[in-house]
Amino acid sequence: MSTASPFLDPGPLTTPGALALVHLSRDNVLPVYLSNDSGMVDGYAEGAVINTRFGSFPHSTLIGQPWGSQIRASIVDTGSRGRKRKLGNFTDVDAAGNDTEAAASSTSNTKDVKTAATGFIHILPPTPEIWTSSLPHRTQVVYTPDYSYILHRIRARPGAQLIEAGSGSGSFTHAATRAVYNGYPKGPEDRRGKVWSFEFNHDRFLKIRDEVQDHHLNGIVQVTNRDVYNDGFLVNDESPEAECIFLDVPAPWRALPHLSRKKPTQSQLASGGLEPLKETSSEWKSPLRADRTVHICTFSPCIEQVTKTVEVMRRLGWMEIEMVEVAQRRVNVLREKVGLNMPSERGMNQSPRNVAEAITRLKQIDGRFKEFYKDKQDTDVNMDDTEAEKKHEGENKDNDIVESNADLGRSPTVKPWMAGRLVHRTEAEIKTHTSYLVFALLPREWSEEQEAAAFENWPCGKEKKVIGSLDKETRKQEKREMLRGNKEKKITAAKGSDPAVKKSKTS
Ligand SMILES: C[S@@+](CC[C@H](N)C(=O)[O-])C[C@H]1O[C@@H](n2cnc3c(N)ncnc32)[C@H](O)[C@@H]1O
Repeated sequence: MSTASPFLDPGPLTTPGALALVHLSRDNVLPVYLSNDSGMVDGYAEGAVINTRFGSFPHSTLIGQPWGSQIRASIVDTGSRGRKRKLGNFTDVDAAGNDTEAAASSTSNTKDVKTAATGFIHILPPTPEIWTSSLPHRTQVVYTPDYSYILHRIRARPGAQLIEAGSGSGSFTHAATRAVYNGYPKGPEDRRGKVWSFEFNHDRFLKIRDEVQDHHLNGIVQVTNRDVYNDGFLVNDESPEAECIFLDVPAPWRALPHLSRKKPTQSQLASGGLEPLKETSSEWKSPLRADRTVHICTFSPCIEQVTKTVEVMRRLGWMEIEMVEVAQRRVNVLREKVGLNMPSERGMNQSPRNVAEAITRLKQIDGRFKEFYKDKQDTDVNMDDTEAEKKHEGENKDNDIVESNADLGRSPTVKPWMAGRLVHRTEAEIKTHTSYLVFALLPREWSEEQEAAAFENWPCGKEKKVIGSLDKETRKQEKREMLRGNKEKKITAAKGSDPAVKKSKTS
């Protein structure tokens, strides 16, 4: 793999062919593959163009920019394009059959486009978080607050093998890929962190497979078209040896029998109301890693599904089963500015802050009114009308700047973004429930031999009595040594070799 995925390493600048996320507003992000086609594209002489409510943006103005840059709109002739469309004549073809307009535009430098005053956008590198809010929805998706918590709880980390069912729109897939990534595998034997994703719906499978290809995630994500309820999680008879599992399918409990250490017995399945497993020609294999604890999360929109999942989990030996609901709230932090001279923007309150401000303002207006007529009488005798108007306009502007600063309650040196009271507000409409998350773990596999070896090392029931950190025998030994030491000291003192003893004797 020559190019790293833009989701893992976007590089410092936007490049031709790169996936970029065009940020129009907080909830409006547009995924775009940057094209440096120099000829006419879709009727535009400027090449590929993005049209937004903030203006037109030729791709040429978006390429070679540091990620996160603010890009201003350009003047693009959208009118003539419209006319050509109506005439059903996109390209002008000369007698020799050449595309004359395309040829003309390809000789012109597309970077020469002029800036328009219509607005700007920001060009952002792809991340799983922004991808989630911009991706083409094919299903309900798992959102960032949920998947960040899920990935943390199932211990998804660099090098881990993670099973995901179903892939859906690929929202969770992208986040999981970043979590397990520890490099691209250099060969079939090079085992790196990987997402083993399973999707039942064939169209969605094809879309997510193409997305993995386009986003250079081959080797880190393996998508399989599979009904996991019936066919389990082995891929070409190979076990993913997974230690992290995420199930986002309508009946997660139907997939659980395949996620065991040993083939579940008929009675285990029957007691959970499950059908017998499909018979296969090959031997049953576990898709789980034998020498690690496996962490699982299932994602269910209703409590009935949760109950059923928990019941089957218990029967199949899953432990520490817990249900969590992520109730996310977005908190907006802003500076609330109150004052008469506030512009009419969000977070501005155009009313007097107090009675004193209202009276001061009225006095100022009254004073200015009187001054204006006094000045007019004194000076306007020697001026024509236009000169007098200009003079007063200038004076009023100066006064307004001083007043505006005074009204903001700041010195003229206070930065505008620092003025006002810092407040936080939760959004009026809060979408709290997405799904219930069930977490559980399956302890590592433990054989009879391992049990015997452990018993040999730490014999259970034959241990010596331990007080504090020392066993009885050691404590006795220590006491014997202390008594022997004391005895020796006394003997030496009696022989008179200890000066301290001598002194006490004489005194
Ligand atoms: C809610 S969507 C998953 C959304 C995905 N987690 C995301 O973040 O974009 C559920 C998906 O599970 C798939 N599915 C349903 N039953 C399945 C099964 N038995 N095996 C595999 N996939 C299944 C559906 O086709 C659907 O695409």
